[in-house]
Amino acid sequence: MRTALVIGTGLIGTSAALALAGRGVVVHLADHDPEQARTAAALGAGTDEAPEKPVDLVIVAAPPAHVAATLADAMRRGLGRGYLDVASVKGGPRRELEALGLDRSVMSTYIGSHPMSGREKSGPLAATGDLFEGRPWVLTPTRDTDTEVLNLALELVSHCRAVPVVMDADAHDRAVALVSHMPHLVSSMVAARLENAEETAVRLCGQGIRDVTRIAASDPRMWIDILSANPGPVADLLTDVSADLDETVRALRSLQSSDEAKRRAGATGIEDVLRRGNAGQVRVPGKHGSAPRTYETVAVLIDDQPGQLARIFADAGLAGVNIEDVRIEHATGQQAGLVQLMVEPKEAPVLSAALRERGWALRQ
Ligand SMILES: NC(=O)c1ccc[n+]([C@@H]2O[C@H](COP(=O)([O-])OP(=O)(O)OC[C@H]3O[C@@H](n4cnc5c(N)ncnc54)[C@H](O)[C@@H]3O)[C@@H](O)[C@H]2O)c1
Ligand SMILES: O=C(O)C(=O)C[C@]1(C(=O)O)C=C[C@@H](O)C=C1
Repeated sequence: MRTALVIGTGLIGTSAALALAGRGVVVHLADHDPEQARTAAALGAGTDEAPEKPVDLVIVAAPPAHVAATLADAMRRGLGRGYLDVASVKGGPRRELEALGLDRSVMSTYIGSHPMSGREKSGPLAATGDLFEGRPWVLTPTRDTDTEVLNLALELVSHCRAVPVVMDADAHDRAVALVSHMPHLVSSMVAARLENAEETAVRLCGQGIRDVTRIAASDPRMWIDILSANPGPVADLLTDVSADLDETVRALRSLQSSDEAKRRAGATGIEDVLRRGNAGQVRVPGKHGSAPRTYETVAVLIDDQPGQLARIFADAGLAGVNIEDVRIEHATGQQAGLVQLMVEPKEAPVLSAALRERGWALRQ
């Protein structure tokens, strides 16, 4: 791929553009808000000048409700050899596009896709060129999809260092209802409990609630679009969650009883939901879609100052240790944070010794 046009230069469009530009692709940037395209260009994601001739791949990264119309407009104007969108839902946008009456030959130049990576923040300033690294990127070709267009999509995924996964559009929508849409709503519901909570309680927030509520900070307008295009599968899953909630409330009420037998039954009910949670959690894939791995954690106390993380990573690099994952906890009211570096178990003592030697404060 030599040239691309990204339409919709928010978080996802600009992140893809940064990755492509970093691989030498000439990227043109467009947005219905020209300021967003200018910002993306200033970040090094490409040029906000329109292409003079058709590009190899047009990437539509607008909100789901605008995807079909934006694609159809680009196709009618002949802006590219291939067309791809990145919307979080796949069945609805494809059916909307089909209903717009484009020729079959033009439709064969379109492929629906969805990178399974994002953030709770929107806009080009939240974008990073490595957003998709190691993450699944779903492609939904049909029998009619042009092979050349499928190859362009695979090239995009490869430039973004993501992992291609081919799926049927409706199967994709059922799957993301389970792993993204239902969890998003549950996160919002947990976070909503905090809205009117006492400040004395809220200031105790630790890592657990941060993990569970991070995505509740996302833009509601985008999520209304996403959920409007996938309501049935999400409602079915929430019905199951609701049954678990009813059972759990019943079990907790039994735990309040003065009757020993009832309390035992309550504890069994709670244990059941916790154990089923364990069984589901271990199925969450690790980095690069591989089976989850057990890493060892090296915890380092850092000052909340610019450049600290970069220094730790550089020191780990000098020690020849690969950091597999990283988490940062900020202590409330303190100018310090705890960085947890996840490494292969055999690397943990090597990293600990190297960091200690370079003056870092390690914690258990
Ligand atoms: N946010 C995520 O975590 C995530 C992850 C994967 C896929 N997606 C999908 O990627 C797409 C973009 O999401 P985002 O998070 O980058 O949103 P965003 O709000 O950061 O960016 C969307 C951009 O599209 C522009 N836009 C809106 N309507 C447009 C139109 N008609 N024509 C051209 N540009 C238009 C907006 O001005 C904005 O700059 C959505 O379809 C979303 O479902 C999002
Ligand atoms: O990690 C996040 O912040 C996300 O919102 C990512 C996430 C997800 O649920 O995994 C959200 C929606 C997208 O369609 C794809 C990815």
